[in-house]
Amino acid sequence: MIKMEAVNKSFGKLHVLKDITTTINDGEVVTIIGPSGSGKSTLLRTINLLGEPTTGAIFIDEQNITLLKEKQVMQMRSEVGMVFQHFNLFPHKTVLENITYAPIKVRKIEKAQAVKEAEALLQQVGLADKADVYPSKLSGGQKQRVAIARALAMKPKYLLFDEPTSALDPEMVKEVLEVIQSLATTGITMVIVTHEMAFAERVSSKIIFMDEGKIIEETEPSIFFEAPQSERAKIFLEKVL
Ligand SMILES: Nc1ncnc2c1ncn2[C@@H]1O[C@H](COP(=O)(O)OP(=O)(O)OP(=O)(O)O)[C@@H](O)[C@H]1O
Repeated sequence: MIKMEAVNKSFGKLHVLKDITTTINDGEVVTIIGPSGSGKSTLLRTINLLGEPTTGAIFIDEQNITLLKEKQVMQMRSEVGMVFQHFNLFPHKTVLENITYAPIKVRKIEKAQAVKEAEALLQQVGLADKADVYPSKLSGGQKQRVAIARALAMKPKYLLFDEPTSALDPEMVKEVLEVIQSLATTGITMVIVTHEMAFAERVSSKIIFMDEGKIIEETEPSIFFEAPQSERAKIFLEKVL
């Protein structure tokens, strides 16, 4: 379970997250949506302390992670995987090496085992034939599927997605969303920042709608998309749907 309690985040004078309190239960797929600049990515990045909150507490499985020492933060991050907008693959490693690197280094498993697991993950994301290729030879959609396989290779309990399709050409969005959607049925807890509304409606157990640094609505997708409660959500949906 991920729990945020009265989380605030400022960048200098800019107050970006305002008193965020929410709980994400195990097995949930939560999508964070809202206007550009409303604080969605900032919120997501506080969950694994890539951005530290200015005030407030974040609990992962009852542990207040804002109190962790650096080494413990590393351990926590191996349980909270992240997929970034711009893939962040190692350019000088092959696809297979990108996926096996952290399991060997951090999970400390044998190379042969890491390779076996990586091959299974590549199969799962539809890239079994790309193991020995370098990232520069892949399309954006393929790169993002490798990034998802790499995150899964750490066997995280939680997986965070920061606008995973925003950097892709339109024709590659679908293949990545399909992979994420197939993960949603595996029971892994996921938090996804996205501008893909149809996907959010399809895949989420809960929608968090943000505006100006606050959570305005937090509800199941059928209610949010069909009968939003707040004026701000209504205006937002009129613009994007
Ligand atoms: N590292 C930073 N330093 C200073 N300001 C930042 C930083 N990161 C984000 N911000 C500011 O915080 C606000 C919220 O940004 P954030 O990226 O969280 O919004 P978002 O809702 O994810 O937007 P988008 O949908 O456009 O990605 C913006 O005004 C942004 O400029």
